[in-house]
Amino acid sequence: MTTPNPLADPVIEVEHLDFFYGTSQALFDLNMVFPRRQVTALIGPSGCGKSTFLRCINRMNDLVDISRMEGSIRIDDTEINSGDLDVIELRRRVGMVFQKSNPFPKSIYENVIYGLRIAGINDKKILDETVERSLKGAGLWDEVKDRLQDSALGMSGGQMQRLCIARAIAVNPEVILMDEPCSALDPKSTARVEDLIKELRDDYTIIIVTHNMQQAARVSDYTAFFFEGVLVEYGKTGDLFMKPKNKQTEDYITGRFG
Ligand SMILES: Nc1ncnc2c1ncn2[C@@H]1O[C@H](COP(=O)(O)OP(=O)(O)OP(=O)(O)O)[C@@H](O)[C@H]1O
Repeated sequence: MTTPNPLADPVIEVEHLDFFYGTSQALFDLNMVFPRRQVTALIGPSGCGKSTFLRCINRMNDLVDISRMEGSIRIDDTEINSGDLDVIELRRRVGMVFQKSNPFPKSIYENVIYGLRIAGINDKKILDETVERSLKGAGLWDEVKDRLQDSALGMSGGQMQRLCIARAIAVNPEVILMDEPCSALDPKSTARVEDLIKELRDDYTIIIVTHNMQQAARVSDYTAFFFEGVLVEYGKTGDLFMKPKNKQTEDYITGRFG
C-alpha cells in the first residue's frame, strides 16, 4: 500500500486495482489511499490512465460496455467494486466535475438543485437554502443571486464551470472528482476555480486530474504520478516536485517527456 502520510485519515482506499477496456489493460495493480479533506492531483502523460482511474472512483466506467474493473476501492468502508452497490447513491457521495462544463438547458436555480429533484426533494425552503449554500460555496452567489431564474446557458464559461461545482456540492458529497476542470477556461477564470478548490478542501476530499503541473503544484496537497497505467510515485506535492524519488517522475516534471 502506497500511503503518502500514514497518519492522514483515509477516505478512499484502493487495493490491487486493475482495469481493462476489452483485452487492453489500462491500469495495473494500483494501491493507494486518499486522505480526507485534502486535494490530490493525478498527473502523467496523455493516455497513462488518469481519467480512467478517476472514473473508477464513481463507477462512471460502467457506461463503457467493454470495461472491467478488478480489485478493491473502498470509500469509508463501502466497497464500490461490488455488484449490489447502489450506484446512484455512490454518485451522490462522489460528485464529478468535467473538463467542459455541462450545465443543463435550465435555469441557474434548477441546475443547482438537479440532484435534489432527482431524489424527489421539492420542499421550496430546502431547495432555496441549498441553492444559496451551494452557490456561495462555489463563489458564485453574488454574481447570480438576482438572476437565478435566468438560463444557465447565458453564463460565461468560468461561471458555468463554477455552477457545475455548485451542482456537485448541492447534494453534500464526501468526495469531488475533477477531470481537468480548468482546461477550457481563460487564465482569470482558471485562477478563480483554483482558489475555489483550495477553499472547498475545508469540507470535501478533492481528486483532480490535470495536465498542468503548475496547477497541480498550486492547488494540491498530494500528487500522484502515473505512467502507462502504473502509479509510479505518490507523495506530498512539495516533495514530489522538489525532490522526486523516481527518475521517470523527475523527467516528466522537468518537461523531458509528456
Ligand atoms: N472508452 C474507451 N475505450 C477503449 N479504450 C479507452 C477508452 N477510454 C480510454 N481508453 C484507453 O485507456 C488508456 C488510458 O486512457 P485515459 O483517458 O484514462 O488516459 P489519461 O491519462 O486520462 O489521458 P489524457 O491525459 O489524454 O486524458 C488509453 O490507452 C486510452 O486509449
